[in-house]
Amino acid sequence: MLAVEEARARILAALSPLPAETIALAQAQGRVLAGPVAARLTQPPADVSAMDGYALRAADAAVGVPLTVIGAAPAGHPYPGRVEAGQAIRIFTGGFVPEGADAILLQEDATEADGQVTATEQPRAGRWIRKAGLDFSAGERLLQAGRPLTARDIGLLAAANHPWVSVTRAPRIGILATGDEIALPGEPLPPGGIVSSNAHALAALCLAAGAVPSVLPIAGDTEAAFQGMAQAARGFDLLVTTGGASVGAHDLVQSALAPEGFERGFWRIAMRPGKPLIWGRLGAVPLLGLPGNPVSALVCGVLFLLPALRRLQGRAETAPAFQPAIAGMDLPENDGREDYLRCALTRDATGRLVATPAARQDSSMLKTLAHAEGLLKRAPGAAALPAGSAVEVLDLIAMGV
Ligand SMILES: Nc1nc2c(c(=O)[nH]1)N[C@H]1C(S)=C(S)[C@@H](COP(=O)(O)OP(=O)(O)OC[C@H]3O[C@@H](n4cnc5c(N)ncnc54)[C@H](O)[C@@H]3O)O[C@H]1N2
Ligand code: MOO
Repeated sequence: MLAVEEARARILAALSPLPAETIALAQAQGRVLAGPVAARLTQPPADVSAMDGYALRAADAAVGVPLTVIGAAPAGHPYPGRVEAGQAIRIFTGGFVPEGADAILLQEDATEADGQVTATEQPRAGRWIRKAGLDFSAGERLLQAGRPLTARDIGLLAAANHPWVSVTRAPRIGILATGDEIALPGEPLPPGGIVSSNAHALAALCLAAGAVPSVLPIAGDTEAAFQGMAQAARGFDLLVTTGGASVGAHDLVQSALAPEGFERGFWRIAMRPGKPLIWGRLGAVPLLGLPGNPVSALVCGVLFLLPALRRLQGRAETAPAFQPAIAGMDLPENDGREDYLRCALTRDATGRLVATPAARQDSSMLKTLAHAEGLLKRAPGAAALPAGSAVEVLDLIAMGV
């Protein structure tokens, strides 16, 4: 069976970033920059005052000596003239420092009467002046390609005068749950049936990762049902199936899709939960076949689907970000499958992250997954570890999963 790392590398190698599209900056939160972005202007565009007060020449502003106020420079209304010796300009935060002035006298440090201002504190040259280009200069590269845009980035791009932004197209993901026994939530449940949690959970995972999921109608356990869905899947950037991945008589994903042009990349990985993972191609559409067990489907979603979505979006970082933690209890030795244990994450008195696995780890138990805060990774063949040993975890809360 294929190692987890190798499986992920093969998935990522088979995918490339989607083409770029131009969208309004206001809609760009979470979208991934398709190329680097440079400033379209210099910010601030000129020397500006950082405070409300008076712009003047530090050299001739002594405490107690009145200066003549010859005009005003509020933000957005530059004073057109020059400040000469013995003169001052009333200025406000963001106002352009007029020619000739080299200091700002804070209004708290001044008294004004009859058109004259007198300093009560000596102003210093350069004080309270933001130089032109303090933040950035026209042409300067502000953000790199592959960056998912945050509120901070959007503020920066707006300041740099970008109403539009070029981002990779959001991946369109088809989600196909399979099995005669399952029905979507709210639909009539067949006798012996179970409600499909996988499709909705995976759709939510896609949405949170910036993709556009479409939940397809459930494909029953017949080849015809599958093949109908295969036709419907042609326009997706990635088709994700759940169920029908294992070895049972009804595990149809691969057999039913073979006549539709399914080409297998790999099947089965050394992982728990998630052993029967399928990777391949349905014609031009990459296909990720997740196991039916709900925890297996979602854990594989975190470990394989999320990196795939990042690759499709051109994200620089694709691998899951593991963090160091310590085991909150003794851990038994592991078998040959890389194991992902649902765990609580807490902090000990010294601030270290402590991962304590749930007592039962059956891959049908979704409540344990929903209540967990992390996944504790155990390497294949790992020896038994006492509580307090170093381990690696994925922080599901931090990942927004
Ligand atoms: N003889 C063997 N049996 C199984 C093996 C094996 O190696 N040999 N592997 C086991 C492992 S590990 C897993 S994981 C499961 C995965 O099997 P499938 O992907 O074929 O999944 P199904 O058989 O279709 O369903 C398994 C289980 O999950 C439920 N299910 C299916 N779809 C959904 C859905 N959309 N939402 C919620 N739950 C779903 C389904 O009802 C079954 O209970 O196979 C083991 N068996
Ligand atoms: O991999 Mo299955 O996912 O062990 O339950």
